[in-house]
Amino acid sequence: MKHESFRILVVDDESAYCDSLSFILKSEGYAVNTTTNSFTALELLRQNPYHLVISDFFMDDMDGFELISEIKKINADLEVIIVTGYGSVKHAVEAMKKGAFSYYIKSHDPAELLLETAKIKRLHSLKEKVQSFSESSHHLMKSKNKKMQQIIEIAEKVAVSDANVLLLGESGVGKEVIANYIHEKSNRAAYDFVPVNCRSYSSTLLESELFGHEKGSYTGALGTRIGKVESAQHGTLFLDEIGDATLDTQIKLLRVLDTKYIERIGSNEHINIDFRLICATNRGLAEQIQQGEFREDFFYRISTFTLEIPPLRERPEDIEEMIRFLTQQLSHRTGKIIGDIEPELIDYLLQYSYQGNIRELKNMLERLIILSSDGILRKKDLLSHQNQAQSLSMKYTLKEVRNQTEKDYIEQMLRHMDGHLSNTATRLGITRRQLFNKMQQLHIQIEK
Ligand SMILES: Nc1ncnc2c1ncn2[C@@H]1O[C@H](COP(=O)(O)OP(=O)(O)OP(=O)(O)O)[C@@H](O)[C@H]1O
Repeated sequence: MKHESFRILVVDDESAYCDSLSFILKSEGYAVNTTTNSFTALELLRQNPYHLVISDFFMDDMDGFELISEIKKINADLEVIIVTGYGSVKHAVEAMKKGAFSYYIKSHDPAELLLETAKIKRLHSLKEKVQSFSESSHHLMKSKNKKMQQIIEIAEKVAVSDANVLLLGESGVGKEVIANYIHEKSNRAAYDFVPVNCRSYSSTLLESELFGHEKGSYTGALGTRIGKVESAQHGTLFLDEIGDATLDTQIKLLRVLDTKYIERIGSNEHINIDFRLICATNRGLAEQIQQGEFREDFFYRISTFTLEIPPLRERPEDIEEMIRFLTQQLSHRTGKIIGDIEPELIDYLLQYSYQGNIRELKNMLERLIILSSDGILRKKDLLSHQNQAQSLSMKYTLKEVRNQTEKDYIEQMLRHMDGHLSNTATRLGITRRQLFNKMQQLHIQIEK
């Protein structure tokens, strides 16, 4: 079940052949649909996102050339593998000139087809990575601060090793960003970076999230599900808030690190895995070890290298560049051109004590960009937002003020947690259900 997000459409007018290809591909975990009709195939491709079409060359209703040309009209990026017999290889080669990725000879070992399919999947995820890299934001990975410079330098050195890394630091300092940076600089960069926030799940759910489960292995396990450890195959698993993993989960993770295999919950099958582990926490693990909440052997196993990221207020020499960098990044994302930042605002932001670190600075800038009507970021907008919040209390009943304050705070926390509901609920000290109820009652929507 390694490839379930990769969707394949098999087109062949022999339904028995469709079934056997579908069986082989599904057993590798691909999501597969089949059809014996080219027109239905095109309709399916128009309506659903597919990544690959595996099609017979000679269909009753359309030949391979025509089909490829129609497929490419629907989605030029959709790859096609032509299935053919020995006698028609010439046509298949011709089809490749017209845009097919490759061809597969029907009588050959299906392993060949699986190899081609895996190649296309790899290419597809590389394309996605390049796309998200250019869309998202590269992060600001330079610093004028000595301590931060050392951290970036060590991160780059550690990246090329396979050592486990533990990242420490307050919330919002950029631990996940650094974990991602280590992944991108490593030999595993072509594979996935898989983040899991251990705080967002109960212990049972966390284990199922990490190791996956078989259908029916516990109440609510409606289907087989692959876990995040398995999804990180050859890549990097990032366990955020590792201090929240229970002792039981720590033992299981330790065993996985030692044996290099996992068993999905409800299964005895060993699945070999190979991944790099990066953990992060903003809690004092030493204290947790003393209190018996964190296993010492697990701690040593995950912290071959430990990097402590300083809070933003301890690297004031970086704040101005970070402001300019984030402003550019956010204005690009919001489509709003920001030409200038008032010097008074810069002064204010340089002296501000960021309890929420880079995340808080980013949120303040985002608000200022939204409020700016002429492309200039101004200090008064920041202050008027704060004053506005204060003046509300002079006009309303106590209940209304309470509701408004709660609403503002929940909205702020949601922004702070990048819209992540479970994390927001945890930080607010309520359950997800209670958060949902509050959001409904106070008409709160998650900002996109
Ligand atoms: N070097 C950087 N350049 C640009 N943006 C950054 C940088 N570091 C962090 N950020 C931004 O700050 C926000 C918080 O970063 P991140 O999630 O990595 O912090 P964290 O330390 O993992 O927080 P938490 O402990 O709450 O999970 C994100 O929106 C991220 O994009």
